[in-house]
Amino acid sequence: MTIGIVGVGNMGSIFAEKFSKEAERILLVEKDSEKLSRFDAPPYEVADLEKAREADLIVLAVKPQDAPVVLGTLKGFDGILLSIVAGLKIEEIRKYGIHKVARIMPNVAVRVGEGVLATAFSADMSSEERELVKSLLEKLGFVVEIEEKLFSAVTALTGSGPAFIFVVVEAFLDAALKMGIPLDTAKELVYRLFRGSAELLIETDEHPALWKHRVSSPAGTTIEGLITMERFAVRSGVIESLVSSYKRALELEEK
Ligand SMILES: NC(=O)C1=CN([C@@H]2O[C@H](COP(=O)(O)OP(=O)(O)OC[C@H]3O[C@@H](n4cnc5c(N)ncnc54)[C@H](O)[C@@H]3O)[C@@H](O)[C@H]2O)C=CC1
Ligand SMILES: O=C(O)[C@@H]1CCC=N1
Repeated sequence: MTIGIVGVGNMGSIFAEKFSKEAERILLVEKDSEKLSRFDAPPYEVADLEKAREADLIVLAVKPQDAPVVLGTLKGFDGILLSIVAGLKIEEIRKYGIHKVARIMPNVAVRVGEGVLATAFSADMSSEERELVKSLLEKLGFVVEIEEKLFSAVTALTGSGPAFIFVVVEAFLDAALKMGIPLDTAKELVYRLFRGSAELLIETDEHPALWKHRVSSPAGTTIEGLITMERFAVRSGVIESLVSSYKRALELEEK
């Protein structure tokens, strides 16, 4: 198989690395040549958009504003186009005569193989082609097929989600520093705190509210902190933040 990657930036470079064992050739199209310097041996080949047409599958990983120019040049491409571009609908891509489309919303955790990847397919994708795409994406993390109308929501929830989590993690580190815990120690503790809490929820599949109450002793320390979280509206702040991100994703789709 030959895979093309158009846009070898934050995300495209990760796809290029993770797909290295899945394809005989990986054709990289990137206008900033510095970003290609570490991909200097097979299966990687530097290519332009015309050469990228040789691929069986092209990953479109440019920013939304750059996508129309790329799609214009790839017009009529008859392989699979796997787009990770936020706000770019399947029907929009089909206007360029590209019919086999997999729309994906990944997140940056694909870097460590722990991404969340929502997928939707155009009607022209056969079940074999869908399975091929899913098996490739499984190298990057957890793959879930969803209705395309939910893409703006997952863009906010899991696509942008890591950025929101990083802000919360940063706040935990600031609090640790304020309480006298050195930064290196705080990082060791806090990163595992987030991972452990998430794994607990995944493994037990019990509601977070239940676990919250299990942690909280009567008249203890946890309930004091929880009441302060409510006083500062942490919960509605998080909800409002995600919903504003969702609204922006909807705006991108409507453009
Ligand atoms: N960064 C993230 O966490 C996520 C990003 N996305 C989507 O992934 C896409 C890429 O995002 P990033 O990797 O963060 O952006 P980026 O800016 O790091 O990478 C895009 C790359 O495309 C290149 N490029 C632009 N036009 C080109 C052209 N005509 N030919 C060749 N190369 C060209 C740029 O030079 C750049 O290196 C965006 O559409 C974004 O919505 C989706 C989910 C998560
Ligand atoms: O900020 C953005 O628009 C993209 C979409 C999801 C993550 N980054």
